[in-house]
Amino acid sequence: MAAQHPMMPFAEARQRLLAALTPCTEGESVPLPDALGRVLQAPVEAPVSLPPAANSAMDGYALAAGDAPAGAEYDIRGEALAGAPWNGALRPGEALRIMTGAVVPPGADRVIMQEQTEQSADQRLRLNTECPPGNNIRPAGDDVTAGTEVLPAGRRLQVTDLALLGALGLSKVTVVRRLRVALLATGDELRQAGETLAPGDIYESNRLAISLLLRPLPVEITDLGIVRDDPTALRQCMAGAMRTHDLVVSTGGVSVGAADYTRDILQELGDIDFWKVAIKPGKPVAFGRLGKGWFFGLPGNPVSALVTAHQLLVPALGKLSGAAVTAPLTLTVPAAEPLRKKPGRLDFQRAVLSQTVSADGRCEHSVRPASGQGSHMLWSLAQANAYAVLPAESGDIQPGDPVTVVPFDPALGWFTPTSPATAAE
Ligand SMILES: Nc1nc2c(c(=O)[nH]1)N[C@H]1C(S)=C(S)[C@@H](COP(=O)(O)OP(=O)(O)OC[C@H]3O[C@@H](n4cnc5c(N)ncnc54)[C@H](O)[C@@H]3O)O[C@H]1N2
Ligand code: MOO
Repeated sequence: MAAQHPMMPFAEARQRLLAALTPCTEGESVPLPDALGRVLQAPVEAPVSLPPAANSAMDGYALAAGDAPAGAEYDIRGEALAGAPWNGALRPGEALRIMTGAVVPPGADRVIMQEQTEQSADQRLRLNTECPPGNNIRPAGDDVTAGTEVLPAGRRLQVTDLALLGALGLSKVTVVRRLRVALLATGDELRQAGETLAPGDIYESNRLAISLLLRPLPVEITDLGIVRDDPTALRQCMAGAMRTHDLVVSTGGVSVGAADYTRDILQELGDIDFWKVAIKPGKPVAFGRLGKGWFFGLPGNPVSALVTAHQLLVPALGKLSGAAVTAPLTLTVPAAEPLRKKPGRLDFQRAVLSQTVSADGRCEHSVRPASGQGSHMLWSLAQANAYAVLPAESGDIQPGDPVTVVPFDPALGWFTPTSPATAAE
């Protein structure tokens, strides 16, 4: 019989794995449309200024005027459109018809929008209101000056970053290559959808869940399927996968049962750093070296597998890909109902975070537990929109007690259902 094995505190396990992993340094150049979610290998410097030249923010008139009070009149010299500049310079007392985005000519120091002007009988421009210097002019380099570092190495590229790089005229960017991740599930009871269940069988869901969780990350997943509870088959599968992958992820068989071989084989082929972590769900979770790469032995229970993947595997992939690993957005809100907890492990309880709007327009939040907390209960996970993170030493939480809440991360496909906001009467 296996003796009690000490559990490592969650913060220590996370810190140990982040310290152990070294970022991949191999880069590749990819077109911007393929770079979403990828990690920048080197900083990007702006090749041009944005905007490249001073231009108008409005359809109206560029003015050359030391002073432009209401009632002032100007001669209109010509017209400038975006993409069709006016080749000349304005002298005092002169104006140029100008469209939004058109280059402001030399001599002009302000633009008045056309709604604030009229034309006199002799076709001169008259101002209906005063126009201050600099009005409606977007100076060259207003947003970005050429040569500035706009994005640092390690940045995980988001839509807004790529919009910026597109505006800077870049068509490609150098990113860290995708990490090669092998994924397998172990268990004689596991069947694929479409197969008939014999007594004791269940449908396998961990590979689907984990591969979808990892899909937005810069990874390339090899699905190694379901491996039987047979040490020879498992050893062969792991030994093959470790040769060609940066990371091998398994689910199941990591506990102390008669058919739990994962840990022994990881021990034999690699070097286990930790195996038991003081979190709930997900206590049996193995991490360590496997050949030139790494492994995660996630627990078989579906909620434990997803929570440990979210809390340990996702940050590990961030570190391996060279991305800055940041702490999640955390709120402290009162409990609306009791949350049951035994002291000992850090709980990531499935919870529902609600928001109401009071009559005076203030947002108020509260949290309640989702229907069930068993590590086999996927439906309650599907009904949750946040984790209630309860410290290891904590016991039961009473209504009104402050609770640390981490909303699910939409970027990872953990969409936060919008909670019904109670509109003020
Ligand atoms: N004596 C002890 N027993 C258990 C302990 C313990 O400390 N001492 N820990 C429990 C905890 S906590 C967890 S979590 C589980 C994890 O066990 P394993 O990783 O060995 O997982 P399995 O035994 O293979 O499976 C657990 C459970 O999950 C189902 N399962 C497995 N894989 C899948 C899959 N791919 N898709 C869907 N469902 C899956 C499996 O049928 C079992 O019901 O150990 C406890 N036991
Ligand atoms: O660690 Mo397990 O997930 O509590 O059942």
